[in-house]
Amino acid sequence: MIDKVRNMGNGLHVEDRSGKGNRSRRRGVLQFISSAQMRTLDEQTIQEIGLPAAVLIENAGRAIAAEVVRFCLDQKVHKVNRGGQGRLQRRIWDEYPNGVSNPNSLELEHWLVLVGKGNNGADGIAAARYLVDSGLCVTLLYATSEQEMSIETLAQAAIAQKLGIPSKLYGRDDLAYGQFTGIIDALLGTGSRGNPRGNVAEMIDQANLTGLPIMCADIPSGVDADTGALYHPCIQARVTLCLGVLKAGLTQYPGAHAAGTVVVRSIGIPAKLAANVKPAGFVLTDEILERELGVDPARLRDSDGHKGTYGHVLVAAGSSTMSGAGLLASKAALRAGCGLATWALPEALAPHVAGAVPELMLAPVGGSMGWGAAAAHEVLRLLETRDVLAVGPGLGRFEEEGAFLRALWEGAPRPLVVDADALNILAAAGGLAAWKRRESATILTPHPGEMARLAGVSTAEVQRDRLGLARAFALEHGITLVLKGSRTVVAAPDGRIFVNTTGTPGMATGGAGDVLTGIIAGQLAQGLSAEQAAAFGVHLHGLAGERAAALRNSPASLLAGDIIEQL
Ligand SMILES: NC(=O)C1=CN([C@@H]2O[C@H](COP(=O)(O)OP(=O)(O)OC[C@H]3O[C@@H](n4cnc5c(N)ncnc54)[C@H](OP(=O)(O)O)[C@@H]3O)[C@@H](O)[C@H]2O)[C@H](O)CC1
Ligand SMILES: [K+]
Repeated sequence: MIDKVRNMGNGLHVEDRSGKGNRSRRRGVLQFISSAQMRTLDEQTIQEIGLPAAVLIENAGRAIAAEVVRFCLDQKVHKVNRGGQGRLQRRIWDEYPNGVSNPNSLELEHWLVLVGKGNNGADGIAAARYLVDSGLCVTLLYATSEQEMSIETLAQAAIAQKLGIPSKLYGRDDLAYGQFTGIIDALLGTGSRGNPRGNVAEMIDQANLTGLPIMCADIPSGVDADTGALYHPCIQARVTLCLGVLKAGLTQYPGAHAAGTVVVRSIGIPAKLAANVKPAGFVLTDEILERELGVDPARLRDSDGHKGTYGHVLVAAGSSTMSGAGLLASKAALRAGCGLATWALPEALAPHVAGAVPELMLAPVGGSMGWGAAAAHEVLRLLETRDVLAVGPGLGRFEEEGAFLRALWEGAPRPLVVDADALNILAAAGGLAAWKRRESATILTPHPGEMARLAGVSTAEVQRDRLGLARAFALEHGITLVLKGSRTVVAAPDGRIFVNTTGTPGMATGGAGDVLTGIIAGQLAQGLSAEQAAAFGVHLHGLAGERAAALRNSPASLLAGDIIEQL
């Protein structure tokens, strides 16, 4: 069963605890929902099914405590390879110089639970009980007095009091943070609104200042559960134990960064109920590619196929100062599996790149004028015998650029991938609202800056709600959108959203976007639909980037061309 999404570097990593998983693949069915959907699910479970809130809270508390114990054990011991014989031996960390006879002992752990007034706080108190029973020392720190607590939180506080679990009220009782080894953040959950206020804000600030490992109940207090945007202040966690279903905001930065490792655990919400909820989106895994998108991640080929079976990509790209962009996109299309690729390029450029990729056909266009309205008509003629058009990488800006792109947009009766300079031309020419809706599949692949220009907002606004903006844009304009950046979002025109989990920070390098354009076009040529090609394309692009980075001494030295070689 897949139950863990690990945040390593810039990647959202799905971890397979069955032990059968292949590390280079992402497996499992991972869907995410909004905080409103989660609240509805909680309410339905409680009111319609009759499973009491206290049961869900009990399950949540037990799950949080189990993760704290796992975390403590992972911290206390590490595995060393003894004598090169491949045997793993547990060794106690140096912080226990006098020796603790049982390396699994938790008696030196003292965790502080920050308790908010809502049901998130109730989860934290329930977790405290299980931790005490596991042998840890626990102190509860309440943000509010009992009068302000929710019914469930009040009930949990009463139980904890009867069990003699030490507690303090923030602001009234003294507290020395130095005595603690870790903190559970149970201040705010899905009921959180806006910047944390009052005691809650002070407790978040102080918790961060301690430098202690923080484990969050459900979401980090201060993260917007729907967008991943940060309020101020916001908990910076080591682990977030997400309850029931993954929350959308934990899939996107900066929320994902604040959350640390994200673990999703069941709290007893019946699967039958959960299945009725339309997910806000999916994390791209092999299973999601297969089940939701109908893509075969193994990329199997017909035994009687020939180059014509796998389609012909036409790339319109490049200029005298950016000749590599067209080469990268075209070569990536070939490596992505299309049968043939032709690069339409300015005539003056052709002699300089001839033979650079022997498998590639060159089609010089535009005569001495280079790109322009006349070149567009030549590209359209070439497209008559090709299956897909990718336009944009390295085009530069030029006279008649609007007329050039509009001719392709309106005249290309084939799937179209629009990237890079073509996106800026599109934005400068009034954006999609001013252009006819195309009948054939259309994929736009903007990075956040290009997206900002297309949507007429600032880059910061794009990044504040990548999921929401991508979905709204794709729905409104009837196109498939690939909003690039760490955790690339693929939004289909039917409102479905997919978040990519593959990739490495090393891929932040010139030309990586051109490679992605080629890969997506290559998938389209093989008959995939726009959303299939976009989702599978970003997934493959990231996997290839990870493999390429692993072959180098540092991910920082990754080149876009290396990604192509690992497809
Ligand atoms: N719903 C259930 O029965 C279950 C929920 N689970 C857990 O509970 C939370 C959601 O619980 P909820 O009580 O809805 O919300 P919170 O715990 O997040 O608390 C919200 C209260 O906090 C106040 N608030 C809201 N925003 C802020 C802020 N920015 N600063 C300070 N305080 C804030 C607000 O009160 P106000 O009076 O100030 O409006 C809210 O009342 C969920 O995440 C789970 O952890 C269980 O797991 C299962 C059952
Ligand atoms: K929390």
